[in-house]
Amino acid sequence: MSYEKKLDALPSQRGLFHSGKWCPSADGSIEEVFDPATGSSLGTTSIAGRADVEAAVRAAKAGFAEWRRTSLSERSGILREAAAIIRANAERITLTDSLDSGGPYKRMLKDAEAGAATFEFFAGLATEMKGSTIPFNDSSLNYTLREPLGVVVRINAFNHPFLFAAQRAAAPLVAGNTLIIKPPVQAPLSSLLLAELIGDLFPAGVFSVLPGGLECGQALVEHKDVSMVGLIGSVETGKAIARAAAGTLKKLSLELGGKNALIAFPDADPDKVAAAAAQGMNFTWCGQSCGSTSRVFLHESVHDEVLDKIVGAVRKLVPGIPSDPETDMGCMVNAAQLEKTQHYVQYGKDDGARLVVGGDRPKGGQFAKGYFHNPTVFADVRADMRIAREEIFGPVMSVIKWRNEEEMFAAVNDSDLGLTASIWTNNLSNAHRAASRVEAGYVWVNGVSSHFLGAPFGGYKLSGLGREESIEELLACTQLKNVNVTL
Ligand SMILES: NC(=O)c1ccc[n+]([C@@H]2O[C@H](COP(=O)([O-])OP(=O)(O)OC[C@H]3O[C@@H](n4cnc5c(N)ncnc54)[C@H](O)[C@@H]3O)[C@@H](O)[C@H]2O)c1
Repeated sequence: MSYEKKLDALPSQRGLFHSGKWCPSADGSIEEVFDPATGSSLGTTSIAGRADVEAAVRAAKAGFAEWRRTSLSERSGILREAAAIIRANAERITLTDSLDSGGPYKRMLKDAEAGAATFEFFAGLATEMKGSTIPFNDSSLNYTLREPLGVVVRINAFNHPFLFAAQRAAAPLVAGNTLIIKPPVQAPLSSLLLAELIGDLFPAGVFSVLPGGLECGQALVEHKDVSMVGLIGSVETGKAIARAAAGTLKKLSLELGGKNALIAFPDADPDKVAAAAAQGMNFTWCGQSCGSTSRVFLHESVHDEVLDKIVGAVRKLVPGIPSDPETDMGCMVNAAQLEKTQHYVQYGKDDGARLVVGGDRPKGGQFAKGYFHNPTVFADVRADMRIAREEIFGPVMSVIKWRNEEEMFAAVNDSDLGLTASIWTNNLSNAHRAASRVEAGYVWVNGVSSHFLGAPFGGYKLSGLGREESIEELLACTQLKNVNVTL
């Protein structure tokens, strides 16, 4: 397919979607959007400011009165309809994300599927928003009800733009809340496409998408009529939002950064560990994934063999144009992410780590205008080096050799972050001991990367607050009311 033909996939609506219709921003602000692989313009979007936030929240508050009284089966039915529409448009959605975010088409097709599956999952789970009865005495009936919160805002990161927009929309909506999505500034187009595809299914004000930057995000977080904010973003943004939300004591859900460990025990299969390390680093989207296992702790008895195999696997990964259906590894979302990666490669060298593969940008005409970086692996990394401590959000893996289990766990847990961990062993007691010792919210034993719909996803420590993708996410979108009836 020609590049011009691919552009047909992009959303035709580029305004703000709120109050049940497409609107320009109140002050006429627009911003140009670029393909990070080619530098080509993908057109413009409106940028929401405070006045637009005000109008969107007013409409969402008005829409809440109707939506909360819409029957659960009707709300679930609309979510199922949305899922079918997403599935039917999966190729268009994926092409849009691959042009806008730099994630490769082939590997991002599953984001559209996961978005649709989540709509269906929460549509089915809706009747689990149950209350309970509390025994007291014969002359009273005491029970609890779960009620929606009101206006919920979701602020999203750039690495899986469509996935986050769709996945995190389902629970608040089925629970009876109205929803405003703020897409990432770097890649807003697939969220607009979502509004184009499913916006009309909902009564006015129930589902809104406001592309915008800091002003829009801050105005949403500070607004007194917004009851809950869910963020997928960095720790610094999470802290800023928590501070700003304190003024109105909003409920928060924060899915933040990770500096996650993969741990290989001496008995682990070297081939499987190497393949998992390459996969878990998420080189596909240039390491731009919160769950990436960017610290690989290899026991000294398997270290050299696994490292060789990791290098072999990584050498096969060649960056390519993200919207090309054959590409396995895309490019970074913008110049800032590329520069950040380059700085960390330099820190790794300066701190004495051994660069074993990558560390540079791919050569060739097709890479000249894009933010491409080769997959990179450092060995002989010490746990105190910057590349082992800080989230790079780039394609840089740190391999650390260990021999003493206590020291290894101390190093794994010596981090302010605690999102995921991946443990490789065939010994049952190693597996359970390690799963219990790691300070992380989402642990794989002999696995990596996968998410399991229904399993609570979220982090320990500064990696976040709350759990998503599960009943916990649904219940977090409700508030509990106790009713005591004197008989
Ligand atoms: N835990 C998870 O599930 C998860 C998933 C993906 C990404 N992330 C994290 O996201 C980060 C990368 O994404 P990013 O660079 O887009 O993050 P970011 O924190 O810079 O931005 C995230 C979103 O917050 C908005 N924002 C920024 N400052 C704000 C403020 N003060 N008030 C309101 N909104 C504000 C941005 O416009 C954007 O939409 C990484 O740290 C990554 O680990 C976490």
